[in-house]
Amino acid sequence: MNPLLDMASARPRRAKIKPREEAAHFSSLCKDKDGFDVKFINSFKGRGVFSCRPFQNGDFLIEYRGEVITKSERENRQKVYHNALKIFMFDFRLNGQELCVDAAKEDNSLGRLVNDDHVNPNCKMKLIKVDGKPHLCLFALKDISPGEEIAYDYSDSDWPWRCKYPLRVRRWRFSLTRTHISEGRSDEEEQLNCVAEARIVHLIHGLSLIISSLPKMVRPHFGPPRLKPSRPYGDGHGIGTSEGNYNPNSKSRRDVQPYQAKAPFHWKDSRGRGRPPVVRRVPLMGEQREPRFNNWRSQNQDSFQSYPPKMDQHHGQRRPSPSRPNRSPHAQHQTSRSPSQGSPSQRGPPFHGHPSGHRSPSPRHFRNHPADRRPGSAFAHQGSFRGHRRQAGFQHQEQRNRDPRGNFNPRERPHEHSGPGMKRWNEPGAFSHPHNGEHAPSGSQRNPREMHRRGPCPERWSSEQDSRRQRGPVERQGSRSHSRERAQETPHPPPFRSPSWKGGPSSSYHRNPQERQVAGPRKRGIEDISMPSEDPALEHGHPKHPRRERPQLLSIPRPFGGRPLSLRNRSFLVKSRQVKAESLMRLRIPPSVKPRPRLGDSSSQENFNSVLAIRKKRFQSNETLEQRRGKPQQSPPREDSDASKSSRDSDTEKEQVESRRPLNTHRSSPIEKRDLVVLSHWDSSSKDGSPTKDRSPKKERSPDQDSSPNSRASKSNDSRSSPEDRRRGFVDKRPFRPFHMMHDSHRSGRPFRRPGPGPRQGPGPGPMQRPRFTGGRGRGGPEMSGHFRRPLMESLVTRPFPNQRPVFRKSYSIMSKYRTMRVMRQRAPYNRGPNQRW
Ligand SMILES: C[S@@+](CC[C@H](N)C(=O)[O-])C[C@H]1O[C@@H](n2cnc3c(N)ncnc32)[C@H](O)[C@@H]1O
Repeated sequence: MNPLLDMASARPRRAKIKPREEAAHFSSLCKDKDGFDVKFINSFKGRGVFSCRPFQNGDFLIEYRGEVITKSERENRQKVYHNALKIFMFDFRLNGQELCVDAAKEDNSLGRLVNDDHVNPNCKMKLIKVDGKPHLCLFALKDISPGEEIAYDYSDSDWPWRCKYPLRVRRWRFSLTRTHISEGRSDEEEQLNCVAEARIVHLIHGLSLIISSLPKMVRPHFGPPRLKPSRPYGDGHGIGTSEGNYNPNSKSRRDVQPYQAKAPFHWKDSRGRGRPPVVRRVPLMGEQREPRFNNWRSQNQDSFQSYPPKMDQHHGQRRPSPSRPNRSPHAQHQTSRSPSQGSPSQRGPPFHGHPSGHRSPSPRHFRNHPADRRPGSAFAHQGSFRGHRRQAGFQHQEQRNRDPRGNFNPRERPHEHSGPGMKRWNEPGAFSHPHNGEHAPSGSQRNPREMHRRGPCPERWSSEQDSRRQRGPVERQGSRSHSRERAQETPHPPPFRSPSWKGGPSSSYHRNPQERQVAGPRKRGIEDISMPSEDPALEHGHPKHPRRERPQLLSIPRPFGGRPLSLRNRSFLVKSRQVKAESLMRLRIPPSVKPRPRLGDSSSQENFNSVLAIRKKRFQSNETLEQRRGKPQQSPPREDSDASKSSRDSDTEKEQVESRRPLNTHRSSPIEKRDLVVLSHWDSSSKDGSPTKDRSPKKERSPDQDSSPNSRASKSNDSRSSPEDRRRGFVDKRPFRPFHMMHDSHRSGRPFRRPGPGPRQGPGPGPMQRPRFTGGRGRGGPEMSGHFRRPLMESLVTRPFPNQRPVFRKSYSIMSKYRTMRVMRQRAPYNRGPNQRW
């Protein structure tokens, strides 16, 4: 066999160097093997070593290089070391001697930066001897892919980052202690045991992870995700500072190598060794955020322990889970600063610059506290808590709307003041009580829920209630539909302003409270409706009521209702009546309606006087004619006696006075004699004054007979008048023949039928007679005879009282008509005096 071929063939099949020999080789050179890189993982874990090429199982990877010291020396250094440096002290046993590799010094070696992974490590620390000196080297437990983090198990110690595991899981964990290495156990055996046990631990860890995450899922928040940007290794705030494992001096040594920042940490990446996944919820707006979860900070973590050979059992052991519910904030705060956990300053700046580093009490912590004992009520910055905000008074309105930094909470913006000078409807002083001037319950005393129902406006509601309350019960009963009365009896209604087009008085009429009492108490009385007001201002309408709704009549009697007349129309009416009276006097026709003159009515009195004057003139002219014809002149004094005589002997009278009531009347009030107007009379005189043909022989016309019809009427007046007045009254009471009567008598030439028993001319009425006109037919009245002409009962018009109110008023609407009827029923009869009975 050709040796050259053997050498050539052997050259490409280059013999693999044993891992131990390679480790001894690099250990003797104090040099790290190629194929590794240092990356920054996160602030929690710090830096880490990652592979840049594949490695096989059993290969030598990295030496944990440092100063080998004895146990005594280690104890001495531990006394002076910071906790962040103590972790770099690696204890081992060699030949029964306890030694320690102190790697606290930052020498740019990779071995001191390899992190812990007790669940699924990919390498293992072994002790080799090189030139009789011990060296700690990492060997691959499995094939390592490029980019994979190099991690090994730090031994069975309760490291703070392992606290997430339950105690039983920790007991099952595989521990490949350095003591094992020092005792010279087989690496293969240890690896097998490690793998088997690591799988079990990993499975249990997964289950425990789920169980432990359940209460965290309902935890409000631990704060927002870490937003700290990845910083390069050499920025001075790397792992050493952020994680608090190193003091500045050691960090400065380690930060010589500019490692690239590592990818963001994910809990899966830690393979169960890192921080458990925390279900965080986004903090509510305005809610106080908590500092980041700092679960394994000890009170003295600013001097981090560096690889103690045996960590104190209280380090991380039974460290309470920060996510454990139902713990008081105080207790949680205490536990969050357990000795095994570092101070917040070591793990980076506290979140959002919380000044005290205290974790703000989560709302869930308040659930078991009474409202008055909740700790949140003592701090102003905790006002963002919703529950507390609800209990806060209005004096904290501004504080509630502000977040701890003093900014207004956008959610609270809509509930703030609408603008400068504007107040909220429920704020104190927003509304003043309309009646008594007192303020409604202030906003601080008022439950916001009451205002709205919300209705809302209790002030308005109370105002309405007041107005209703002050109305009397009578008014409530009888004036349901009388809006005008309701308006009048309302204690303080808004002033009525008559529209300009209605011409009503201004609202200043009621400015004086005394003037409001002019109408008196609104106790419904007859004077309120019938009596015209003496106030001329009221003549034009009540200021509170439109004219058409004014309940009172005008001075001009309107017996059957009707629209009140204005002053202008009244003057027209008076003039027209005067003209009419004059025309009637000219025609000897009495006015059909002679209104009763009212006291103080100058126009009516004047009209009446004018009529009397005309009548007197006519009478004098007739008297002159009588004298010319040679008739015996009738003196007025004789008239009275003749009148009384004629009243006793009605058959011989030429003129009759009908004092009966009209049959068709429906008025309930009696009719007095003075209310009757004599319209019927014997046709005693023709146009020329000659007696008629059909008059009876006994009924020769005499001057006495002219005045006899008015005898009854004159009696009433005679008793109250002086003789001179009687004399004038004779003239005044001279009847006038109606126009149609004159015409009728002139046409037919028959005498009037006198009322009373007498022979009937026929079964039916005459051709010119009205059928059945007697007024007393059904009641056994006097039977009409053709000899007498019937009186014109239609002309017998009663003069109504000036204040008389008819049953049916002319109304403008059905409602007003029925309202009037109801008022009439409810009212007592008016004008009832001692002489009136009905
Ligand atoms: C020997 S140092 C490792 C290098 C360290 N990561 C650094 O950046 O300096 C040990 C420290 O690393 C951190 N560490 C190591 N393994 C970890 C892990 N699995 N999870 C979290 N932190 C870990 C701990 O803070 C520990 O104190």
